[in-house]
Amino acid sequence: MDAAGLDTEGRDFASAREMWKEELGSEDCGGESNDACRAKRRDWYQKGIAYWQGVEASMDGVLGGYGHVNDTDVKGSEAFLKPLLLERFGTGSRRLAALDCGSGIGRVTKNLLLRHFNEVDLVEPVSHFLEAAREKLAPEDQKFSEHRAVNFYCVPLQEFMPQVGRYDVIWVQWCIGQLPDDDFLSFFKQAKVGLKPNGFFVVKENTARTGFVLDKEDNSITRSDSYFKELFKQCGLFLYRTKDQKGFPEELFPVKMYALVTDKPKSTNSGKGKSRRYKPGVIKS
Ligand SMILES: C[S@@+](CC[C@H](N)C(=O)[O-])C[C@H]1O[C@@H](n2cnc3c(N)ncnc32)[C@H](O)[C@@H]1O
Repeated sequence: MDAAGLDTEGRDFASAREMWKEELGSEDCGGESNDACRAKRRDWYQKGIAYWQGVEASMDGVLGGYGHVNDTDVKGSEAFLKPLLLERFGTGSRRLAALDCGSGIGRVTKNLLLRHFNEVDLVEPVSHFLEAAREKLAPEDQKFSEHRAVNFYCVPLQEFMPQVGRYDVIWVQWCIGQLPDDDFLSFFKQAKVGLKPNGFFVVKENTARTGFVLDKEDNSITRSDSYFKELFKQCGLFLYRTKDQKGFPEELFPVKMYALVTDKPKSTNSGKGKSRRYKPGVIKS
């Protein structure tokens, strides 16, 4: 987090601390102690939401014109998720529940989560995305289906409080970059209470080669692998497994998947990735 970074308008920052200070106010704003800091944080989130409100509720919309990567993305996620489900929950008849964070139009829920979980809840702050998800995923005739989307929460992650002990997996894909570091930490600390015993998080996100890249268009930050790992540590989360997504177009940011648990694993296979060439990403967050 001490590494230097840049924004999409070509500005360099000596550290993330310097960038956050500028975006969110002075360091003694901790705990939002004054109106100026509160206003800056409100502006940060409003710009992000305004960006997504102007985006069409479609696969191409939520994937920044890269709707065609959906199949590769889902295959990569499935190959990561399936062995984890077996290891953590066995082959028993446990009914599984997942939470899809920053779900957009429900792409991940529809193509991945509903195949493995009996119940999936979605949390997404942009109402026209969530309505599109609801229309597609919760038709009347699915009410008694064995695999169904149940709750649709129209709330941003920084304000979301999960039901205690409801989820086996909390899936966070291409959305956590909307949250500044302090809200990132609060979100995961709170969301932990939503996990069942043996439950885990999956974070699937773009990664910067070093430091960070601040996107000035939608107010999101792409963090490096070491930046993510430092934040996970501060959240009290342990890295259980990590894997690089393969097969995406070269011009996109490298994408990594992280499985995170709340108790120290006995042995970890952190699957150290190769260092990757930095390319500016197109899929936001
Ligand atoms: C790149 S899209 C990804 C959508 C979905 N996760 C997927 O992979 O298809 C980013 C999503 O993050 C949502 N988002 C923006 N700000 C957010 C916030 N503060 N909390 C949660 N989600 C947010 C956007 O509305 C959008 O649906």
